[in-house]
Amino acid sequence: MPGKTLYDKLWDMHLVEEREDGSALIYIDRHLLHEVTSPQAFEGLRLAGRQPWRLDANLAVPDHNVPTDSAERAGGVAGIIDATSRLQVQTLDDNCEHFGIEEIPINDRRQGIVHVVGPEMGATLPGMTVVCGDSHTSTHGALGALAHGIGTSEVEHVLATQCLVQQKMKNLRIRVDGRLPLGVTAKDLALAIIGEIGTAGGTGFAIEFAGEAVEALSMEGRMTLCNMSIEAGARMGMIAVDDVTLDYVRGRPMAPKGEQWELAEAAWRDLHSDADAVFDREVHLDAASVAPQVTWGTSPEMVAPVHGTVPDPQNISHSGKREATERALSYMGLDGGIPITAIPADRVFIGSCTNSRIEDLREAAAVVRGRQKAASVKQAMVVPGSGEVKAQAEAEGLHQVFLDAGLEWREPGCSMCLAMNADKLGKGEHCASTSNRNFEGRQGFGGRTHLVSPGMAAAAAIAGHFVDVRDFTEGVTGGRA
Ligand SMILES: CC(C)[C@H](C(=O)O)[C@@H](O)C(=O)O
Ligand code: SF4
Repeated sequence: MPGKTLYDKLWDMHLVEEREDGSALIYIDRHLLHEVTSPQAFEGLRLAGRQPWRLDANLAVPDHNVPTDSAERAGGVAGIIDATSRLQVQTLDDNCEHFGIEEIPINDRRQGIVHVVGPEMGATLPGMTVVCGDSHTSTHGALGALAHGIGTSEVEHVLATQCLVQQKMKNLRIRVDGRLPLGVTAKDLALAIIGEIGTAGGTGFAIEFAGEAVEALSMEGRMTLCNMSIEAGARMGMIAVDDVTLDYVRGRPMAPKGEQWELAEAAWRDLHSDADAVFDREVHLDAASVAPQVTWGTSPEMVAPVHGTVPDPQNISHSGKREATERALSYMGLDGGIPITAIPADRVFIGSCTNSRIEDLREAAAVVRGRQKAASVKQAMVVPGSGEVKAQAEAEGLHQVFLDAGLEWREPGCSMCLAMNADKLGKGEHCASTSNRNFEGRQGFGGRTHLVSPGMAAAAAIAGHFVDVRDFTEGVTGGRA
């Protein structure tokens, strides 16, 4: 018998029953909820007269529909101007109260994006199965957890039974050798990987990210990387537990303490793939060859290094690919062949569950410190991922650095990552965004999203167009390595 992969170990630890048709029942340790995908699940429970099976496995937080403007936010749920958003957030409050589920409500200082809050609170721990009705649940795999998004009917199923019917995935290891160059971050790595394997490259696989460059990432960087597994087609991405993981988890509010910590740590140390584990597919990347990335199209795989050019459809021989490129460029309002640095940034968004943690904000602040937002940039907003991140950033004076440079400092939430709240792009506007999806209309009807790292977004805010963050040498503190 060959050794086990990390995914195999996590799977086996949670396997309740294997069925003849190849599906399996797995036990879920942690269920995170937000206001968008839970209402029908709660309604289903009500109609069936069921109660959640294990209350303390659940933790809820509103994030997608919360306003990030401090004046609007001050009014709490009742103060949310948009009626649909108000109803969604109110419904989560009501459901949590009715069923007795712990919720971090809108004006709790710990409120934030569910994928930032979970790990930060220690609600996500190594070795857990973690699910949430949200595709970016893959983020939590950074802690050595088996974490993936589920649909609303599965949310109801987990609430009712604490189990889930699943099909086991194949194993894909993405190994990144060497170290990322200075100024190149986990976000660039994630985009470069997607550029390499494509948005369907991970379909059917559980990804394990490994190699020297991944080990060198901080926990924040690892979360950024795992966050974007779903954009590579995989429902989950994970990273082995090491000292970085344990140092991050130790002392978190919901993490085990004392003797329980010692026992947990001993068990968690085994959460890595065995040396003789066999992967169904392996991909290797050389970290030194990764440059800061910018997406030019309407899919995360439509990406180029900042010193590259937008592809010219005339040079693409494959007809399907040429048409997709033409369509994307037409939506994006870009001519084929132009340098990436010629693309303007009308707005800048630094936030989302991909890049709104303290390290991301430090990275952006280092670039804008002592500089001014370009006059041509209509708006540049910095949206911390949670109240804890916000408080930490303010304790470090980062908010003042942003404000002095002409950027906005907002309340936590999903914000302009997707157009489900007041923060939206206007038609035709180009946005330097640290989020994870650049689909048509994602940030607002007709909006044009360019995915970048926090440092790159900050640099675009200063320059008014895309530019290599490494040109801002004094500001750049280096990659996550
Ligand atoms: C609203 C939610 C279901 C959705 C997701 O699953 O990812 C959102 O978070 C997103 O990023 O598109
Ligand atoms: S920040 Fe964006 S990607 Fe993350 S959960 Fe919210 S909407 Fe989805």
